[in-house]
Amino acid sequence: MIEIQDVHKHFVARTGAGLFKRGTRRVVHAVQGVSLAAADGRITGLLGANGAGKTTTLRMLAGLFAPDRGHIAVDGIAVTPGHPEPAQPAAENAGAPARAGGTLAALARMGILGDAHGLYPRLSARENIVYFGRLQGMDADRANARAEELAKLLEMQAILDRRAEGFSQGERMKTALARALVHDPANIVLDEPTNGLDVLATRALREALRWLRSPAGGAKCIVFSTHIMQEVEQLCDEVVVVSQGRSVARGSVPALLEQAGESRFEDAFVKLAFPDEVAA
Ligand SMILES: Nc1ncnc2c1ncn2[C@@H]1O[C@H](COP(=O)(O)OP(=O)(O)OP(=O)(O)O)[C@@H](O)[C@H]1O
Repeated sequence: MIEIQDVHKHFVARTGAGLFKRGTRRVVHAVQGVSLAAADGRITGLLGANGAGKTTTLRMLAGLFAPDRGHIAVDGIAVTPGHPEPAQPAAENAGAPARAGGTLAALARMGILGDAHGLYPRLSARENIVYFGRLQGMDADRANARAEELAKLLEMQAILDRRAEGFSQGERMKTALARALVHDPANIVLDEPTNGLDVLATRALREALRWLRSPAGGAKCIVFSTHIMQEVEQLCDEVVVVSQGRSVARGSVPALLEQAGESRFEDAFVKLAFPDEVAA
């Protein structure tokens, strides 16, 4: 179970400088009130346009930095250490880790697939997965057995013993996902997981997520971000629409269609996310 309550995050970005001018600082309100409650055995989608604040929200969930305010908990364990960061220049924004106290316990309950897959190129897919399992405290045999299990689930047996160097986008995603799932976490968080995947790889990923949601697959709590309507329609039990840093609507796809009074999900999304533009 993942709960995000009214989180906010700003960054201080520098504007470009000319030859003889210094750049100035500009505050970017990346997230200004996002809330979400994702239950076990359900797939929850964070749906928003480019720059809506999805990745920033998921990075706070992953404990990479603390929200200015708001609260995040995983299975009841707080991810946020509780104190807001002071305003900082952009270069320092990314470097303020929030990993303290309960945060580590909360992180151990999640499998996180971020936007950068960061595999070790000289290690095989299996070694990448097992290494991560060892970091999570698994013994070598268990981590290896789990790598085999996940290779079957994600249809990656053919690449399991190949070095990650030279992997295609889809192969990298599968390896990174297997690595994130090695310790069998109850909660799975994916940032735009189908980015750059072809139709077959996308379908295989969808199937894997449906299985992980099912009782046989462990009734995982799955949260993923996307801007693709079709993905949300096909996968999500619950959708949170994010627009300009705020969560502006939530519910199942049929509930959101009804709320917007539309029959096409794309129209419903535009109406809910950008009401001013629709009215204009
Ligand atoms: N480190 C940072 N410094 C300055 N601004 C940032 C930083 N990270 C994110 N932003 C800004 O915050 C806003 C939200 O970005 P974010 O990456 O969370 O959006 P997103 O919904 O994931 O978008 P996309 O779908 O395009 O990836 C954007 O305007 C972005 O430029």
